[in-house]
Amino acid sequence: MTPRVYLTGFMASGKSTVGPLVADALGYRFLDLDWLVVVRTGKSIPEIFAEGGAEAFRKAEAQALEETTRGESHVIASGGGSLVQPGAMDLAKGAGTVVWLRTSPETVARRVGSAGDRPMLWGDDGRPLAGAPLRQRIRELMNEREPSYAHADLTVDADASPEAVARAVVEAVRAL
Ligand SMILES: Nc1ncnc2c1ncn2[C@@H]1O[C@H](COP(=O)(O)OP(=O)(O)OP(=O)(O)O)[C@@H](O)[C@H]1O
Ligand SMILES: O=C(O)C1=C[C@@H](O)[C@@H](O)[C@H](O)C1
Ligand SMILES: [Mg+2]
Repeated sequence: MTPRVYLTGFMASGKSTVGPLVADALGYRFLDLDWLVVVRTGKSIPEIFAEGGAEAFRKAEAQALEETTRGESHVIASGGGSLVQPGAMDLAKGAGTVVWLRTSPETVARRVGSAGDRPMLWGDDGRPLAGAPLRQRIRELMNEREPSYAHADLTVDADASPEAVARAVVEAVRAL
């Protein structure tokens, strides 16, 4: 069995929700990369973006990702933008199996509800997008990122229930 399973995919694809279910089924521990960033920096994600912009966040995120490649087996919920950064997908694939939770933009829009604590879904004025501009932003960012997510080792349809998605991930990983 692969020592680590990295879940990747767009915001609200369910990485943090499905991850613990997959970890339980495989007998691995669960680690959330966004949580690790918050713990290591001592700041919330919106605080990191507000103080140092996306650049500061990506730097902290890259350091946290590097940390996950060492140590014991884990199921890791990566951040929605982490494995699309240069070199990050290859790093994760070298350390474990990467699974893309693929969602439709409609599912994402429904699940995020409002862009609240996700700075990548805020407007130029620093306020959360809503309605049509939010849906537009989701579509644009998803189009930009999908070619990178597609480099994952495995792809699972993540529009289904968390339990069904977790089962599909476990089956796919075991079948490797
Ligand atoms: N398969 C699912 N079915 C229905 N609702 C889901 C499913 N997966 C996640 N959700 C809901 O969608 C929201 C976002 O899920 P989650 O935080 O797990 O996404 P994420 O991929 O970790 O996003 P982010 O990249 O922003 O951390 C939560 O409210 C969660 O309860
Ligand atoms: O898709 C993204 O770029 C992000 C997703 C979240 O998991 C967080 O890592 C952060 O809000 C940025
Ligand atoms: Mg998450």
